[in-house]
Amino acid sequence: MTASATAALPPRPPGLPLVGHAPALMRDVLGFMTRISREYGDVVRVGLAGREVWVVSHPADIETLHIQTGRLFDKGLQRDPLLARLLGGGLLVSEGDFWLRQRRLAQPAFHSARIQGYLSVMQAQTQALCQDWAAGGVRDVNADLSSMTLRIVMRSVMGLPENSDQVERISRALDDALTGFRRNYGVPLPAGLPTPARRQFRRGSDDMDAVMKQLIAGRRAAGGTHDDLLDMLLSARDDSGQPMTDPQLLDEVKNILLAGHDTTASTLSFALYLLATHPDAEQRLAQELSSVLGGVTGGRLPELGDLRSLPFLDAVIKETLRLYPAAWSTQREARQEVTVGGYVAPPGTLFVINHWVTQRDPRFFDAPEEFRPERWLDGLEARLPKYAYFPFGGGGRICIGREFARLEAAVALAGLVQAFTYQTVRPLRLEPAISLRPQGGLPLRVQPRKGGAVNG
Ligand code: HEM
Repeated sequence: MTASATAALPPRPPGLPLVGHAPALMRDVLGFMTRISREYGDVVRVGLAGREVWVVSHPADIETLHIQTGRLFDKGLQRDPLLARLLGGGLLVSEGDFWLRQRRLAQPAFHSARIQGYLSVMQAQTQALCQDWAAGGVRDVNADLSSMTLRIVMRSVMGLPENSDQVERISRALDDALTGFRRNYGVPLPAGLPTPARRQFRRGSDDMDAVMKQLIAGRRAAGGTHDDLLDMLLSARDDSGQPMTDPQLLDEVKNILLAGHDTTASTLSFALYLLATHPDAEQRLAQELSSVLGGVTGGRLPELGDLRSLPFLDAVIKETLRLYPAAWSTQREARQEVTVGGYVAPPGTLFVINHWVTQRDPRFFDAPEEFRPERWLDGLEARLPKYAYFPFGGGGRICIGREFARLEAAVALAGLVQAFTYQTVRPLRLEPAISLRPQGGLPLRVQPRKGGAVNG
């Protein structure tokens, strides 16, 4: 909380009757949120699809919202009919004791030791993508990376066999669900109206359910142990000795998949785009990789022990997550009357936390719009106010897959930069859906790097 409480309400920029700020949000949600936060302050009221939300952008208030989740705030996502359909009662959206129980059940699959075991899957999939790109040419790198990260999470966390043909189907289903969700975002029409966007969303969600149900049934029928998240969830018992029901299992599996693949794929795509447009940074990264991992033919992918010798690689990933946070916006809902940013908010107030706005705030970052990975090399993270940079959230609801994501991003980016150089084909367009991703894919010209291939 940044100031003592006042009786006044936060400022509300002028909007249209009935639809409020929905048209501005639909046109350019990132630009609109940035503009109102810079012009109107750290807490701003916005009218969104019949509901008012408070947009919060000061780190001190963001900290309150994160560390008090479960006490003063809920996530409040289960009310959204589309999210409820897509994610059910899984980890991303569940609340209270139920969430805590599920989080404890899933946590062991994300312990450091376990993550290390996933490294070989990450390396193998990176090598497979390098082979796929070996001929060079223009590739939709986001589509390819999305397929790669989906394979990684499906194989490592869900134990999907190497030869499964389900990945493409899940990928299409997810794409429909996410695109339908984005097209519906902020649309001020009655929830039950079957618009084309909602039909697309429904088609994707239904298909995803169908594939996941098959996966779970197959695993139940096969028996045996696979030592992965699906096993842990299947064998988990609650206090009264009951296993998870199939619908609960389905929800958890979908949540991990949804949270765990598009986010990392987008982060990697944004990193490649930023490197393609910043040759100095690209050169510096290539040199670091070459000196640690061997740059000429025979260069290898990083092992865990290499990562601390690759500070610029880490800085590139950090800076990418600052400028293009895959989780670009999160929300919380007040359980009771609370004070945020000096304003008293009634119970039920919905708060939007905008990573994009705060991580580009000139109060905390020099030249905030510029890609400068080197800013992270001199201990900046420790000097920043808490929650000025929070790509994985914080508090009890911090991203369960953050170590997984960091390792995956480091291994894949190292391999893809050792093996290729990249050129842009058109400017980057953004799609702020559930996660932030390149709109319409990300075409880049991919060219094998002379003497630097990693092709296993
Ligand atoms: C660059 C990649 C990623 C980013 C930027 C990211 C970001 C986030 C953020 C900000 C949250 C907190 C949301 C909130 O506070 O409301 C979150 C939660 C979560 N993430 Fe990630 N994530 C990434 C990758 C992953 C991966 C790889 C997995 C799993 C394999 C994963 C699984 C989850 C789950 C299950 C939650 C909900 C946790 C809970 O509420 O208990 N994420 N993520």
